[in-house]
Amino acid sequence: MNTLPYDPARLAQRAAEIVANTRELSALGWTPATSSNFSMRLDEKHAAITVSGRDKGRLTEADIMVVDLAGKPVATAHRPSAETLLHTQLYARYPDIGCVLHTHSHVQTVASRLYAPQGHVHLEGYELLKAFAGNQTHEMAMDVPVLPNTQDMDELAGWVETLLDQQPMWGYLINGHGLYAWGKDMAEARRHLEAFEFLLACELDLRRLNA
Ligand SMILES: CSCCC(=O)C(=O)COP(=O)(O)O
Ligand SMILES: [Zn+2]
Repeated sequence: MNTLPYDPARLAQRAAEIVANTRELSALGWTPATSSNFSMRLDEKHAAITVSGRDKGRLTEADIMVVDLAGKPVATAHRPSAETLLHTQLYARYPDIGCVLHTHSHVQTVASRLYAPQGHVHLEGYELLKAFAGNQTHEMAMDVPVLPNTQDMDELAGWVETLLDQQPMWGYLINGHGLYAWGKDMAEARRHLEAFEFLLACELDLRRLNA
């Protein structure tokens, strides 16, 4: 009999999916030095998320734990990601979001520093903008917000809420830190993450070439 407040079979399935995808993202060099965190929704009240401080390139199913949508651990003594609130705020706000991915790639980090003064990275005219759910054409523009970094997750989550009140978005940068991206499931969140990475790299190259 299951006495847990979530379905353990679903946790096992989600943990396997997080581990497989995290290993691939880590192999790309996007999770240096234990950075980054990853989560998937389990149900309307719970999410599976990486345990804090683990080497994301060597993750196993034992490195995935359950939190409620306030970010509190559920039926475990593990400590969740230091940035858990940035994941759970999205699950709590949007019932259709099923996966949140956070990485610290070189491109994401450099772009976050370079564009922090203007507060966003402007992306326009790229065919790859169609990778974002709801976009049908390259003839559109998207401003990727760049938030200040802070260790105060309540404050950071508050800034994200303000942004979400203003515009639909699939991700944001944090200055000197990395990128958050999300989607309805792992496949969509990965597509968004990879599209952000590619488009930010293009913008950095254009800055270099035009310099
Ligand atoms: C050494 S990385 C600093 C923390 C961070 O930004 C991160 O993404 C990983 O933190 P976690 O607690 O999720 O391991
Ligand atoms: Zn981080």
